[in-house]
Order: sequence, then C-alpha cells, then structure tokens
Amino acid sequence: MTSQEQEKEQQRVDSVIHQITARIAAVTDDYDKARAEMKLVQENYSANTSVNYIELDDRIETSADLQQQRALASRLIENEQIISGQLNTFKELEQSPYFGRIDIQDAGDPDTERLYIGTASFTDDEQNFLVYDWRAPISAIYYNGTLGNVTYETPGGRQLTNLKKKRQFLIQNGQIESMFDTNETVGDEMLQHVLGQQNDETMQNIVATIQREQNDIIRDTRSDLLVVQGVAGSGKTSAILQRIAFLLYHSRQELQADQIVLFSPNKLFSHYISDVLPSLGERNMRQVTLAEFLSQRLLGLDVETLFDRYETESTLPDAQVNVRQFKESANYMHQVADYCQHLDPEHFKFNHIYFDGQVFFDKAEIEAIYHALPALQPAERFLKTKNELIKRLKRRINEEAKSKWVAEEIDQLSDEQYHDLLGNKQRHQFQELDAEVNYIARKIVTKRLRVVYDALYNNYFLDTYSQYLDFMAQAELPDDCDAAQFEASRARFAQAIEYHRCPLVDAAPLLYLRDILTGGGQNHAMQHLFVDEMQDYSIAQLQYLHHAFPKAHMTFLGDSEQALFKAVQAPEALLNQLRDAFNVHRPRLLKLNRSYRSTYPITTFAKALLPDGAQIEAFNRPGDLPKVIIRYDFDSGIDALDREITTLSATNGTIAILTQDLTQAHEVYQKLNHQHKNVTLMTDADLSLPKGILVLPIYLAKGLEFDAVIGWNVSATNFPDEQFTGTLYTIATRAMHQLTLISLGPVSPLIASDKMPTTVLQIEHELTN
Ligand SMILES: Nc1ncnc2c1ncn2[C@@H]1O[C@H](COP(=O)(O)OP(=O)(O)OP(=O)(O)O)[C@@H](O)[C@H]1O
Repeated sequence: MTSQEQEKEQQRVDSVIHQITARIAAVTDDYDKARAEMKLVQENYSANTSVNYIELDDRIETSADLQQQRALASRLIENEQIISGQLNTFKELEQSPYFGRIDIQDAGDPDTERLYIGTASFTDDEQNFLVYDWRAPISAIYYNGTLGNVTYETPGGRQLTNLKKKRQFLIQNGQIESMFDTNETVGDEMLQHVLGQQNDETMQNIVATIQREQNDIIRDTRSDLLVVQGVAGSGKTSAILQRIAFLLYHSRQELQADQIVLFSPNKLFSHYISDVLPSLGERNMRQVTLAEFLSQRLLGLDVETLFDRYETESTLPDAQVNVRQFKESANYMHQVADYCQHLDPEHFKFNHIYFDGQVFFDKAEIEAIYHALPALQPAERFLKTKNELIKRLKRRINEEAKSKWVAEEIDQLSDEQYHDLLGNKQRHQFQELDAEVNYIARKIVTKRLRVVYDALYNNYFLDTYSQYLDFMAQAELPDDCDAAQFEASRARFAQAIEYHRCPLVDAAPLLYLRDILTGGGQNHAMQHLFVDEMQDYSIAQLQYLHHAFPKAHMTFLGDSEQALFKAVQAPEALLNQLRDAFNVHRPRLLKLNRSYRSTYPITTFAKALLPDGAQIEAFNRPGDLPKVIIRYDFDSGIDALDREITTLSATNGTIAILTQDLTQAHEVYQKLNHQHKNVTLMTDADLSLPKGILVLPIYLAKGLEFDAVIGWNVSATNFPDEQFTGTLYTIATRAMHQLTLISLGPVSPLIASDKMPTTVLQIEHELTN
C-alpha cells in the first residue's frame, strides 16, 4: 500500500481523534457537574441522618425525607456512572478510534459508502457516524464477507450490498502502525501481530481480529442451545465474552449484565477474563464456579470439588467407574424426576422442626398434614403443607403472646425498643391499649420464633438426604452397573452426610430431587447461561443447571480432548444427548478447529499427542520446537528445570511450571523457592495471576495461557497411558511461545510413540556413563 494512501488515512484518524478529544472535554464538564451535585446531596444526607430520633413524628418525617434523598442519590449515582462509562469509551477511542474499514455499494446506488468500524460508535455533531460499533448489523460484513456481493442481517430483514474494499488498521496512540487491504475475513498479518505479543495479566478483547467462524458464535441469536466444540486455543473463551458484549448491545432494552451467568473453571480464570467486557464498555456478567454454586445451594455441607476429585481420581477402582457414570447420566436424572413425580405419600421423608433443642413440629404432625391433602403434584402438596405449618406457627405465636414471660418482657422495654417494635404502626391506629400490647407481644414472640419460621421457609422439614437414599434404593441400574457397587456408593453417601460432606457425583441429583419435591431452586430471571470447559461437567450437572435456570438460552463451550481423566466424546453425540435431555427446539453445534494461542511448532506437537489431532489447524506463527529434557533422578531434574527457567526468563514474562497434581507442585515449589525470588505456588484459593514463575497443578491452569510452559515430569510413570492424553494435551496447549517438557526417567509412551514424528521435538538426554 502506498505511503500516500496511509497519509490520507492518518489525516482522517487525526480528524476523528480531534473530534473525540473535543467530546471528552464536553463530557468531562458534565461529569464534574454530576459529581458536584452528587456531593451536595451526600452532604445533605449525612446532615439529616444525625437528627434526634426521640420524637416519633420527627422520625417518620425524617425518614420520608431521607427516602427521597436516597432515591435522588441513587439516580445521580446512575447518571454519574453513565457519564463515566461514556468517558472511558471515548478515552479508549481517542487512542485507537477504529480497526477496520469497509467500502460498500448498494445496487442502483452510484456512490460507494465508506464505513469505519471500532469498539464503539462515535458520531459527529450532525449525528454522522464517524465510527460504527463492531456489533452494529452492518459491521457483520467486516467479519463475514469476502469482496463481492454480501448479505447482512438488519432488524428490517436481510440486506444485500457489494463489498468493494476491506481494510484493517492497527492504530496505537493515535498513529497508524500498520494497515492492510484484505480479501479474507480478517487477514493473517494482523493476527500474526496480535498473537506474537507477550501474555498480559488479563485477557484482551479480540474485536479487531474476530474470525468468521467465531463471528457465527458471537452473533447467534436464534439457538436455544449452542454447543461449541473448539480445539485448545481456538478462541472459545474469547468468543463467549465477545458474544456477551454482542448480546448486551443487541438486546439493550431487555437484557442486563446480571441476567447472564457464566460458569467458569476456577477463580483464577474469573479474574483472568475480568477486563474484556469493561474494555468494550460493558459490565461484567455474573461469574461462578460449579463448586461455589453447589456449596451455596447445599449450605452446611462440604461439597467435594472437581479439584478434590482430580486429586483422587486416578485411584478410583474400575468397578466404581461405572457406578459414577450412571450417576452422571441423563438416565439417572430422569429416574430422579420420575421418582419424585410418582412418590407415594407414605414414602415422603419428613424431619422434626426443632426450637431450643425441643421438637417444635413433630414429623408425625407434618406427615398427617401431608397425608390429609388431596393428591396433587408433589411440589404443590409440599407447598400446601408448608402453608399449613406456617398457619399453625402463627396460631402458636398468638397463644404464646399471652404468656407471662412476654408481659414481663414488655415491661422491661425502653421507649426506643417499644417504638422499634411498633415499626410503621402508629399508636393512634389501635382502638385500645390492649390491642397495642397484644401487637407488641406478638412481635416479641415472632422474633423469638424466627428460627422456626426460617426452618419452614427453607423447607428443612423435608429430609432430603433420607429421601435421596430412598430414591437410590429403588433406582433401576443399567446392565453395566454392579448392584453391590451401587449399594456401596449409597452407603458412602450416607456416611459422607454424617460428616456433613457431599460427594460431587451426588450433588446435582440431590438438588434436583429437593427442587422437584419442594418446588424451589429455580431462577427464572436469568436469560443466558454460559458454561466454559463443559467437558468437565457431567450431563447430570448440565441438566441440573438447565433446570435451575429454566428460561436461559444456553451456550456450552468446551474441548472434549481436554477432558482430564475422561474418555473423549464426539461432539455430535454430546449435542444429541443434551438435546434429548433438555428438550430444546433449536440446538446448534459449531466447531472451531483453528488454534491461535500457540506457535506453529507447539500446536504441531500438541496435535501429534492426539489420536485424531489431524483436524486441528495450527495458526502459522513461527517459534522454537518444543523441547523434551530427560533426567534420571529428582535432583538433576530440578537442575534442568532451574536452567530452563533462567533461559526462558530472558524472553518470556510469565513461565508456568505445570504439574500433574498438587503434591508434585509442592515438591517443585519447595526446591525452586530457594533458588529463585519470584516463584509463586498457585492454589485453588488464589484470585489473580502474578507475573514471573508460577507453579501450579494443571487443573488450576484450565482456560489460562502463559508465555512459556514447562511441563513437569512427563514420565511414563506419571502419564502411563491414553487416559492421560487429555492432561498432557492441556499442559502443552497452555504455552503461547515456548514449551519445555521435563521427564524423570523414561518419557511417557504418549510422547515416545511411533506416531510422534521426530521432527516436531528437540530431545535432550542426560549423558550417562
Ligand atoms: N480472532 C482472534 N484474534 C486474536 N486473538 C485471538 C483470536 N481468537 C483467539 N485469540 C487468542 O488466542 C488465545 C486463545 O483463546 P481462548 O483462550 O479464547 O481459547 P480457548 O478455545 O478458550 O482455549 P482453551 O480451550 O485452550 O482454554 C487467546 O490469547 C486469544 O486472545
């Protein structure tokens, strides 16, 4: 491209930036005004909150006044937040106003229109678009179209136009660093540039270089179940985040960020992705890990986590694997639903409700209420039982209010306590004093018996655990599931509950059973459910999530090859399973086969680890061959590690040493900690990733990436067979620029196999004599 052309483009960049800068000045003015107003209200508010509360009437007046001020303050805060959001967006645009240009010509129109595309829209004072938001309907052409006739969706239907030119820019600090014309979706030059950079502490948005197949995921608004099978580093996580930004833009009126929930693999990951949406001017969605979600719903129980399970998984006897598979299946969940629907009232398990160590409602009484009700759906019948219990509680409160201890307590009340109990009621609202005293007495007893009310409200009178044990006792086992083994697993559940623990495999069916019987546990407000790393979820768990968020559109992303300790499952089979289990109308499967994260040599090696790796397309970014270092004892392994760290540190910001489990991570960390200053051992509790040298077990590195990776001890002992392919593949694919694998003793047969081409690795043996 001529430098004259670039000069012309630079002039336009300058002119747009000039207008953005002027807008920033104007908006800053608005912002200062909003802040000043806010401060005034705050001062006024704090002056008012220190009024004297003794006189009741004063207090009521003050509180009405305060409420008004509080409403005003929250309106002002909202206003201030909007202006501050705009300001941030403009400041980003000021550095880099856009990254793309398309020239289009509609049929019959003599003129070509030139549109520039950036992370947000910007219009001049006459409302002409100087920059189009990347999510605007017309911007789809930039991502989807090759030159020639193209179509794009608009709210008014599909439009046809002719794409005459597509240009990409890299603009930094207001200067065009490079620009390319391309016929491709988004050309490789730009990608080369972006991917060659060092890893940042947090993930970056990819709007400038979204690829066509990623764009399909991002802009899909039709599917109610979107399953994405994407190879490691293919941009699944990036696509989720851009998709959320797109959906928020697309349904601005109906969709809020907190109606979107993302299940992420670990807390480090949650932090890692936390900057992407704000960088696009959007608020973050809700994020939760499966462990957090389950423990929140099973309060009081220590729910086994996926990490606990990884640590013990390899020791699980074969016979129990089938039992676990059954419990993780859709069949098991269907049986739970079926059991609940047809549950004979005689089999309903109730608990006593206690107060102060005494039985308050006997379970026989609860049973009698339940039995006396007409045959209804279990949840309805349960709700009626609950209402009856609450009615009886109120009756008992009324009786108790007449007792002596209450009268004594009333006598002891200070004026202020008395007014507190009166709450919104005013004295003159009572016909006579007796009514007022009785009102106060009931308030006192209600407060005292609050725990009973809470127990009823939280459905504690259903004995969920016994009910689940009862379910298991009658479950119909598939042929490959041994009855004695299943019974043993039932006994293990019972024992775990004694110790307030819950095995992971039982958490979803247990919650499902509780929800169906009590009619609770569903969140109808959530509109989108995203699950990243879905290969680590069982069908039963996914089914429970679908039940818990019944109105949510689902987007599940994962890579079956990265399943740790689990057989690889074909994505089509998975989609069919999910479709049947969820009863959805518009399921869609999309595949991402191109891997962007790692250099060409690293991806080529990682492909060779997999039996069906040929489908993976490596992005053509040059780099060193991965290295395998073989040593024969722990200490020389550590020496080799030490030397590698020193070499890699020269060119890499973050080096991750990935181990198979936590014990090995500890062993390595103990040694390294003496030799290097900036070594960090990462644990499940860590929330952010420091720079430097990190030591962590592979399951904590899921979804993350590092400049350089050293896989610790890839020996035949640690990775003996295909069961470990997923783990090894996940380790290798965390590396962006450099990969080293160290083996203590003979290297894993997964690497030293005939299928592994000798050209994809450098091997360094210890010289032994
Ligand atoms: N279109 C793109 N443009 C620029 N960078 C991209 C693009 N797609 C992916 N990347 C980069 O590739 C890397 C991998 O992306 P991401 O983490 O989203 O992949 P993933 O499929 O979720 O990976 P994994 O399953 O291995 O965790 C990231 O650094 C991301 O920024």
